[in-house]
Amino acid sequence: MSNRRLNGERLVIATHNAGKLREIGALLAPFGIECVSAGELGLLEPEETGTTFVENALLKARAAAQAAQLPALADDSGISVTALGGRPGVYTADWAERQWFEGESGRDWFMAMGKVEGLLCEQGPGVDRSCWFSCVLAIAWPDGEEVVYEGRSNGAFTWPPRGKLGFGYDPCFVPDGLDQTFAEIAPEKKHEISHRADAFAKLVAEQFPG
Ligand SMILES: O=c1nc[nH]c2c1ncn2[C@H]1C[C@H](O)[C@@H](COP(=O)(O)OP(=O)(O)OP(=O)(O)O)O1
Ligand SMILES: [Mg+2]
Repeated sequence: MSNRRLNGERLVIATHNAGKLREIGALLAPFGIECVSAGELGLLEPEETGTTFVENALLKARAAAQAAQLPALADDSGISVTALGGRPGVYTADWAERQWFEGESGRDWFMAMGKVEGLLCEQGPGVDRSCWFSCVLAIAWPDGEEVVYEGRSNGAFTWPPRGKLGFGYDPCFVPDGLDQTFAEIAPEKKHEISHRADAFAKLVAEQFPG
């Protein structure tokens, strides 16, 4: 890994997830970086064949940097549940199968959250509900240099889901120190405590010092 820094070039946000794109856009906004999304550039979604968040984040960033010939930022993230031995982890998105809603393809988050809850319930009423979100942000440059930043947010898996904000598993995640889920708190508040914000703070310290 290098100490390579972004230097005024346009940055590709290598995600096809609208919720992530919104959050990364908000986190980057204060730094005046000109961004373009993978969707706007018509980039294909690479297959996520890695077995770790780092491998998948790097694979997505590299694919976009090569295709666009610009530096690219990718995010690989997921929720890990202690009582499930860290599952779904890297496979968090896969647990939410793609479905068609009102003519649009999207992931079925409610079904995925229900699957986690079902497995927890099998372990009885006193089950440990602790869990954590992980986020790895990777930047790759077209010349092959790359950097990664890792973040984490600890909490508990709650049922039933609550709240309409955020995306993905947010309605079932109560961060440590709060009573509300990530889907019930304002985006600005999520950006103070989320796994993505934690990784982003490390990115900012190195990429935009001072
Ligand atoms: O803050 C979050 N709040 C709720 N759920 C979250 C969060 N962060 C990640 N997650 C869940 C949903 C996401 O789909 C999966 C990551 O899977 P992951 O492969 O990294 O993302 P993705 O396939 O949705 O988009 P893409 O790969 O194009 O960036 O973990
Ligand atoms: Mg993905």
